[in-house]
Amino acid sequence: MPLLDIRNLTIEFVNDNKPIKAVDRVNLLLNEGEILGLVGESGSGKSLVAKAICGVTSDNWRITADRMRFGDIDLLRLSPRERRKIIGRHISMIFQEPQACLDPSASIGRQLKQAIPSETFKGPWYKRLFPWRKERVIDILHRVGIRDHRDIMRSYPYALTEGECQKVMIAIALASQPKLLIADEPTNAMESTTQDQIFRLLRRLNQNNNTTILLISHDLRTVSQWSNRIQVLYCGQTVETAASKELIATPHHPYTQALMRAMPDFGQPLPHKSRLNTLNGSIPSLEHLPLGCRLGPRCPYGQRECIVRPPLTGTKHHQYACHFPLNIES
Ligand SMILES: Nc1ncnc2c1ncn2[C@@H]1O[C@H](COP(=O)(O)OP(=O)(O)OP(=O)(O)O)[C@@H](O)[C@H]1O
Repeated sequence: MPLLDIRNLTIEFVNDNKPIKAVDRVNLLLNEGEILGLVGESGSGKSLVAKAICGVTSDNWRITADRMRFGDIDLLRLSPRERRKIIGRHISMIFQEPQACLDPSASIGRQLKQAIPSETFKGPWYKRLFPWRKERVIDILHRVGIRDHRDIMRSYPYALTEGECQKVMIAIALASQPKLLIADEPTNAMESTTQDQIFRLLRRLNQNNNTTILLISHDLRTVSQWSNRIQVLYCGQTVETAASKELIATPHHPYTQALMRAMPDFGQPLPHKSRLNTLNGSIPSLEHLPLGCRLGPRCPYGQRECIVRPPLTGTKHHQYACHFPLNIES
């Protein structure tokens, strides 16, 4: 059964009565216990989707969807207050720049204790008289790979490395024992060894605790190593979705192919002053989106038919939105 099932999610910003559509009819299906990678270049709407799921929105946002189910709960039928309660209890999010998300004036131990909701206490009532929160903090810190819990709990955020800060953020996210963890570019601007540690930690949490993870990133190759399935967004629309291995082996959408080619293979020597493989032009602004296929003006395979929006087609396991898909045997 899907843990999160969203159909036709649309996000608009309304300024001076003029709506600007940033996310356009995106479907998102997350099965329990899987890692789904949400990939796309900067400005494609990944963070907006995550914020809409968590309900972190502003007054000028208009969010509509045909379906928004979390497990067997229909989120569209709930009042904003009830929805916030469900989301706060079962969904946690971690962001890029972990150091900026931690309170600089409180010790890590204090911040972690505050993040543990009292309803997660299990056991006989008299155990509440003991420092159960401290025990939980130590347990969570060990689970995220921090062995020296005493030192970390006493520290303030400025004294920690980036990797340690992100591990603490993951520990805070886990404190409420969420069913779904949304990781929005969790390793952005980190060293590659630290990136590896964080991804390994996320996978361990997924395998050991069955935590479902929505992994947001612009790096298709890295995400493909750590996720079961990938959904590629471009300009607020889904362009392709498939199992990670299949998507990398046989991408059907030119944008997915371009994302893969944009990552230089440093295993092979690059000729001096050779051009990197990139698409022409840049991602259009939300006010000037092209008609039909939004990749059209940048697409190396674009043709006249592309002025009509391609529907999402394919099989249940591999869908793409392109009139002229690649790697398809005719
Ligand atoms: N509050 C807002 N008001 C107006 N436009 C916004 C707002 N938040 C985001 N946008 C616009 O919506 C588009 C998608 O933004 P979003 O942050 O989801 O991109 P992203 O794919 O997550 O990119 P990044 O990796 O850079 O965060 C961008 O063009 C952005 O400028």
